[in-house]
Amino acid sequence: MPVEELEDRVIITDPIDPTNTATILKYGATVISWKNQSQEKLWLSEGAHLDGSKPVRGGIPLVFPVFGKQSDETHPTFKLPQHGFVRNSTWEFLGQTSENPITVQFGLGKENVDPEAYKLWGEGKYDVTLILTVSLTKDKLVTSIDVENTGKDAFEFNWLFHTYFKIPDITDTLVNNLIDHQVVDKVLGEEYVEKAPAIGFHEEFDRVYKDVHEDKTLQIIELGKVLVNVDRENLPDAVVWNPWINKSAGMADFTPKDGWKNMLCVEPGHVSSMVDLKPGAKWTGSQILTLGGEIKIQANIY
Ligand SMILES: O=P(O)(O)OC[C@H]1O[C@H](O)[C@H](O)[C@@H](O)[C@@H]1O
Repeated sequence: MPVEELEDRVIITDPIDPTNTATILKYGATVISWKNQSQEKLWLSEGAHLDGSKPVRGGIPLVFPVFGKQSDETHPTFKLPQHGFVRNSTWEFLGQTSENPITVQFGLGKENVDPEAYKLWGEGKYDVTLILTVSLTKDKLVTSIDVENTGKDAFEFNWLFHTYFKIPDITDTLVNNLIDHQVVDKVLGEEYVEKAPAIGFHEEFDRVYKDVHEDKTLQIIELGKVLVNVDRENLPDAVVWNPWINKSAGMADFTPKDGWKNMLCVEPGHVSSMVDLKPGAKWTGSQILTLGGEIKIQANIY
């Protein structure tokens, strides 16, 4: 069956090769598994809550309308808890929209969100409709988000696909093509220009790369082999995160405790600035994940 709907999740299967599957939890419309030839490509904590009691630790949580927790509570979006309210709301399964590539959609409106949480966003005056489209082919997983302002007031928002990749060993892993981009380093509390042609990992890592041109493919490379290519449409920023030892120890839902060795978040988003959406307007952003292929080196020519 190419699309199987269970009570809490939807499983999609590539009609050409049934060893390629993706599982989307209705809670948060979180993709919790992407298997290619039966091999899992996303990292999911063993301690992740999948029962709707907490945002999922792993997979692809969705971040909207605010990234992080802002201290300036004067902005209508900044009273919200860390990463907003869509990762902890239950989305509606809208059904299948294509057979090949197998594609499904999930929707979220004000009525699906806890009213108390919604009130923290501009006193609850905004109306928004979000549609998540998930599409799977042989070596690709594409997630696209449509944000439509269905209310009378303009609003501003951040969007982020908070993607957790499963990797064999973080110390053997590089991410390339971020050279010469402005970066906010949240660990050092500094902003500078990235000078490494490929970044490596040997301690806690939490950086927001800004305005990375869409033509840049971010490749996760392990021992000279491309694991995955991360491409983006309309998502100018990229967050790269690994909590390392101490931060993982402090997260109750992060298990096993040495799980940081086998995960890396590369997160396409619109987070260093906000999208301003007028009433009736629509905005779309996509994350395109493609497995394997050649190493591609791209300098900052823009
Ligand atoms: O623990 P969470 O709310 O899921 O956030 C997990 C992480 O998300 C992003 O990657 C941020 O850059 C990190 O600073 C944050 O720790």
